[in-house]
Amino acid sequence: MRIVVLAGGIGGARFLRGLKQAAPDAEITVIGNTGDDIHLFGLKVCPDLDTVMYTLGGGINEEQGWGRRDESFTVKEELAAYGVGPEWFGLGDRDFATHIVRTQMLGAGYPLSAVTEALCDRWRPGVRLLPMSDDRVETHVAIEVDGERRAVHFQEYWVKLRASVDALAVVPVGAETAKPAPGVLEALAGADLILFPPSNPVVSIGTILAVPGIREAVAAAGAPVVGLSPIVGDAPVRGMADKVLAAVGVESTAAAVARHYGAGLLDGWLVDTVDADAVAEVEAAGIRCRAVPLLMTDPDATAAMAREALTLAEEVRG
Ligand SMILES: O=c1nc2n(C[C@H](O)[C@H](O)[C@H](O)CO)c3cc(O)ccc3cc-2c(=O)[nH]1
Repeated sequence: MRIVVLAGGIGGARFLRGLKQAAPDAEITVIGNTGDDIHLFGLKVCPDLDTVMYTLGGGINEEQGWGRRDESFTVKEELAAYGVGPEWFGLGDRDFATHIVRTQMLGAGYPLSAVTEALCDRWRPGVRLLPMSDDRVETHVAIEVDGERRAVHFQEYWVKLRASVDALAVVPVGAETAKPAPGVLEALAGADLILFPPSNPVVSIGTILAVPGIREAVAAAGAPVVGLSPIVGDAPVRGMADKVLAAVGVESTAAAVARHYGAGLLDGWLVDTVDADAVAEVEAAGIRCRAVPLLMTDPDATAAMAREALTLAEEVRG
């Protein structure tokens, strides 16, 4: 079975671990968000691609959900000693090697998709990991500080500011001229199932869908499209998705996110059991809906969620 998953960072990566357990024989292609990418110290950092690669490859810092386990920060400390920032983005010594290899290969002319394939040769994540695009897309967030509006890089908003101020707008800069990476449209056209994991609907899945051609390919796919709500009990399970949902005028509920994606994209939507009262609203929007446990408390719970998504997909396939 060919499954395509549009994934962001931590939530998407954790879900993929459960999906691999639930469907060990499936051929999984991950279309990874690159809007979180940031250039630091002359290096290109791809947080969402690395989180998927490290999580499925066994190198992730499990508590954080990002970065490497058994990490040290000597290079970061030395950079700070030179007064070279930013200090708010925690790049570890092992992680630096990934960004050095990536930047070296990009400098040699390899596209990001080829670089990602090369990095995955080491990590063997057990899925095909494609960036959404080989072109540069960087999400910026419009904020207002001391009466003055300005745009900050998503990572500055997310990590330095901890989303402590309202996001007035979220803009995936460059998306409008970006092209889907090689293999992305083909994977969507050939999929037996397309999944939206509990990733951030705005800055992760929304950014992937903002690349011209991808939303259309998902909508046109003959395969069922099934999503899992990242919002449980009117709050994000993790992260600060509510802050960016507000920026696009979507309330932080499981039903509102389903309606945000729309029946044109989604065929099925899983909400958590605490949101069972949302099922009727989602079904009224033309999207098949089921209430099941959605907390990824451990790999078995996540595998159970993935199995529920596979079951709903078969119901939808009809
Ligand atoms: O909250 C943080 N998130 C950090 N993240 C997470 C990152 O902001 C998020 O993974 C995504 O961009 C949102 O999904 C990192 C991810 C990397 O790949 C590399 C370094 C970092 C560093 C931080 C950090 O210092 N603090």
